[in-house]
Amino acid sequence: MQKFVLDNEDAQVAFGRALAAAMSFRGHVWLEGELGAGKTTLARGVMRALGITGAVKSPTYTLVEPYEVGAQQVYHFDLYRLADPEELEFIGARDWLDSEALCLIEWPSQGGDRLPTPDLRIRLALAGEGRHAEAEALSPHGEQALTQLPSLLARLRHSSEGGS
Ligand SMILES: Nc1ncnc2c1ncn2[C@@H]1O[C@H](COP(=O)(O)OP(=O)(O)OP(=O)(O)O)[C@@H](O)[C@H]1O
Repeated sequence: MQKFVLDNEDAQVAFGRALAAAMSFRGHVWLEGELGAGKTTLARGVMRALGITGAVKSPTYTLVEPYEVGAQQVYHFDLYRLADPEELEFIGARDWLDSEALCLIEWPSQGGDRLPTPDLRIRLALAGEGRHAEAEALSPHGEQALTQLPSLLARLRHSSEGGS
């Protein structure tokens, strides 16, 4: 388990960028946290790492939004409005969940036992003006990503401050 302090929105986006790199754009990441905890802002950072510069909105009504740049794919799930875990099968989510893509899953508790164990579980919480993130690895791929995450994040922060 590792804890990260994310003081502002930029730090939240940087965390998402570092996460995408650490995961090498594959595997499953659960994003947990109450409304406004910063899940979608973190997801925006992942899409920035993918090269998407436009708006990134949580797919609250469509449940999943696919992103693809070159050979890299990200599926962004928001299961907040999933009425029944079985609905995942009806909407064809199994193919996306079983793919080689990076799957970011907001509100994974709504998926019940229809979701596989993730590689990383990230719990976000409000902390003063900023947010805290607790990341827990649940697979070897997740372990490896979690080892790399702090240095990738430090490098991003350093470069955004004008360092090389
Ligand atoms: N680390 C941070 N520090 C300060 N503000 C942040 C941080 N991360 C995100 N925010 C701000 O918090 C607000 C909510 O963020 P966001 O929409 O990402 O939350 P969410 O968890 O996806 O919420 P919901 O579940 O309602 O979709 C936004 O205004 C965003 O700019």
